[in-house]
Amino acid sequence: MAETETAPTRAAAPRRTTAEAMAAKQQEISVSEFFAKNRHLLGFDNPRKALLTTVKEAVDNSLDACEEAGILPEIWVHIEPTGEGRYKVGIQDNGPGILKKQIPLIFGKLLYGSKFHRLRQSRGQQGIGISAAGMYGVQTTGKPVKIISKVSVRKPAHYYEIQIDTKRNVPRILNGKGEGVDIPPGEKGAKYIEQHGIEWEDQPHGTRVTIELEAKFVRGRGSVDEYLNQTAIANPHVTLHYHDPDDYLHDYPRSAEKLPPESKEIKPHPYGTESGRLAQMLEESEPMGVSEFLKTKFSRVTPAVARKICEKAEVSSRLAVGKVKREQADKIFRAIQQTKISPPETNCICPIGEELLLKGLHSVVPGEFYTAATRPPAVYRGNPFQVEVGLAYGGSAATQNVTMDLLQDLIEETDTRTVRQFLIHTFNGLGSDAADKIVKAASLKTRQNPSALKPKERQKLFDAMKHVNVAEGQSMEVMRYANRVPLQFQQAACAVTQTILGTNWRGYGLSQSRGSLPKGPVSIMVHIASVWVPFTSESKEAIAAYPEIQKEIRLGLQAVGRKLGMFLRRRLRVKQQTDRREVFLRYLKEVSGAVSTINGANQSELYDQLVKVANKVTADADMKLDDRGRKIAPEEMDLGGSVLIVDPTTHAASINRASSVGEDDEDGGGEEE
Ligand SMILES: Nc1ncnc2c1ncn2[C@@H]1O[C@H](COP(=O)(O)OP(=O)(O)OP(=O)(O)O)[C@@H](O)[C@H]1O
Repeated sequence: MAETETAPTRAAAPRRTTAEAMAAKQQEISVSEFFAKNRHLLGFDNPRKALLTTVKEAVDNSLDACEEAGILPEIWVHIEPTGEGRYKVGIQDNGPGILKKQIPLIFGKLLYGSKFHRLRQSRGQQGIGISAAGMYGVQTTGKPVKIISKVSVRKPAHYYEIQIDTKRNVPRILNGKGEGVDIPPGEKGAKYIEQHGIEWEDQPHGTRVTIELEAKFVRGRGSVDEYLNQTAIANPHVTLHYHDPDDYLHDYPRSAEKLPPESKEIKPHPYGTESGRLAQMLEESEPMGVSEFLKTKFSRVTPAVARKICEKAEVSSRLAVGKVKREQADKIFRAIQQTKISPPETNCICPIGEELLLKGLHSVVPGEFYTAATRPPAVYRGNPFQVEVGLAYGGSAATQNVTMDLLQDLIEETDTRTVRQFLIHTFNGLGSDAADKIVKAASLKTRQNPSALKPKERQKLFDAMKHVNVAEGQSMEVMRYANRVPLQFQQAACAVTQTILGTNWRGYGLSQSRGSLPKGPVSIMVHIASVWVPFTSESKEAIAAYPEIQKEIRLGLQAVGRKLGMFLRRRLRVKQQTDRREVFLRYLKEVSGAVSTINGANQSELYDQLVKVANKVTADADMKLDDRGRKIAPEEMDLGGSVLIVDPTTHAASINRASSVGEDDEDGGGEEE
């Protein structure tokens, strides 16, 4: 029955296409075309993120180039509106500059860079970033990418206007008859730069890239402001000048005069190599014997290790690499897994360090207790990496510290649509529950627009912010970093967030419901430094959950968690004993009176003695901690190193806002320390 039904249908089905017709449509896809269509993979999902990604790619490149050249980085970021939904972004550094012939390739060809083929801790690794930003700019505005770069004060600067040819993934140079322009050094060049309206901060060497793109400028979470702020925390050796679209100037002067130690390039470790990759390396290698190949192309392969691998794989150690057959390559691969090889060198990783972590956190995050832990280096898939965790706890909430004037300014500046959004985006660490509470206490409508608030309503909002205890509903604020670069998106997909969620914070004195972030006025910063950071996608927003990495994150979180727990327990004990003492003292007058009536003892002497006893049994109420968390006499109780305890009332609040340098200078604000 079934046969009679299906057979005629199959026969009758008309051929839709033929192999020949399909072949006519099959063609190579250029990498630029692919990413132009899939630009979300590179972080250009929407105009708001496109702006951030562009700034980020250029600033990360500048930092990498300066550090590699041993130059203390100074970076200028200028974002300027040029029309409805359009911005011009200019980023300049004082780095080593780029050679003339390299400029078009770097900015006009996807997958071209110096970092992909090496294992070395750096921010960039793929060779897509800046050319993709340029491509997005050209696609959305038609304006070419402009680059000016100078390698020395005596040599000419090179100026290029470039478009990427997406069909062929090659640069198209638009100025100087397709050759770019050389700008002579000295006066003559300065004049040329001025006459042609080329933007350039006068520096002996460096690079400036200008991209015009369709974008949206916002403040708060996931913004350029947040990225630069967090970059300043993790890179205290950098000076940043930020000229924002509202013409505010923000300066982040460097707080450390020393560059981080130079990160070393290492060779791949045999354990991190896959079988196919090994076969390819053998094929591409210059002529040599297998043993020599293993010793020179990999790290940690000593002559004895190479001999063992060859013996296990049953290949002669002198067999020429060109003659190794695929089965032999597989055998060598398996032999590697069975041979004991010491783990890769780990001194190629440069962590931020506990001291600078504490300094960075303290200068930006309000709180009363800070602690940091730098874990020893570890290895995943043959790649060395190192995890660092910083934690800030407590302090009065930013919402309670604002003045009415500041609140008025913040309301004027914001582009959020509701009061609730305004509160969440402006005040770091304020969760949605707390924002709801404030809106409710101020008797405002949930969807009320902040800029439409009448003076009376602003006053009500201000009063509510002062009085609502926001710490209750507040969730932990998580800051993630990879090779000193803040990661602002895809929080849920990241190994860092997953490990934080999987940690039992109740054991450290915080409340936490299953599967969610702990509650309380607490911020966590997790930094992963590696020669190759395993991101979950090309847009480099989340770290893949390798078990080795998760384990290190967990141990780091536990180290800071334990110290937080000790601090909170100690603080709780002080409070309990203070309450207990108050109760004792309240009744001692009556007790001493009653006793003296019974046995005729001197009441005041008795009272003094009872007070002494009460104070003794509640001695912990007098416990004072110094700024390292050590208990000051009578008895030492050490919280260990890497702890900072400050008086929260003197700490500036952390508010996301723009403030011009001029304004800060006037009222003596600006830098805290
Ligand atoms: N400001 C700069 N100064 C000097 N060299 C630079 C600068 N910007 C980029 N480069 C060079 O251009 C290369 C390509 O940069 P690009 O942003 O495309 O990729 P990347 O930084 O290598 O990797 P990723 O795609 O992960 O960001 C870099 O590897 C670097 O060698």
